Amino acid sequence: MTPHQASDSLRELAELAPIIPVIVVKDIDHARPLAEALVAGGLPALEVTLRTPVALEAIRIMSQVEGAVVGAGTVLTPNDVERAHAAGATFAVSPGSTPTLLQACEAEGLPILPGAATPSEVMANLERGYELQKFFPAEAAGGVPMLKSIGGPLPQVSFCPTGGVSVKNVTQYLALPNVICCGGSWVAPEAMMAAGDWDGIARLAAEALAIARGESVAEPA
Ligand SMILES: O=C(O)C(=O)C[C@H](O)[C@H](O)COP(=O)(O)O
Repeated sequence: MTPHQASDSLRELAELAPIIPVIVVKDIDHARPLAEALVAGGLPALEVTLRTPVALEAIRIMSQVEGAVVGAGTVLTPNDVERAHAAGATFAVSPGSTPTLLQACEAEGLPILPGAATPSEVMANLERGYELQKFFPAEAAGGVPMLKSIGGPLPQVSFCPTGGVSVKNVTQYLALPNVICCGGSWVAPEAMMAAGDWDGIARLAAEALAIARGESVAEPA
């Protein structure tokens, strides 16, 4: 898979929904109901971070949920790429990027959203052919003003900002011409998962989607 094809494939993913939930699964029993809740709330593209021992199994289970499109996050090494792909991940996301990691994704045929936080990192990814990149850590690396500035000399690169994105700032990010979607963990909070509040998570997802689309959010009855 070429970098250009990978970017095209992730652009299609971003068309499913403007927000990609970033998920940390600690209890494997949460995998299915969480994926069902997020899909029900209108957020079907799911990034499961490889940060817990059950992450690969969670990818396997969530991939079977109707409507869910599941990828792996925190993909750092060629080994991560192979294991995530074998578990059923259809895309990979990384906080940064290295030639070794990108080469592994290209060889494996797993589209990757490579991370970047500075103009030089964005240029290195672009030089290789990645026109769609993750801007991470979005808020800490300069947020909306930084992305606006990068868009001046590098308008051909689009971004999925992640890291510190929430209901408070998601509309500002999405209003930028070089942002096509945002990632964030706020739609899958650990406390609600631990409490098994799947309806609450579905509502949170629906609310996030409405805000991202610029619709007014109805007060709960
Ligand atoms: O795991 C990765 O691949 C990452 O790059 C990090 C995640 O995208 C952020 O941890 C999400 O940030 P928050 O929404 O602020 O919680």
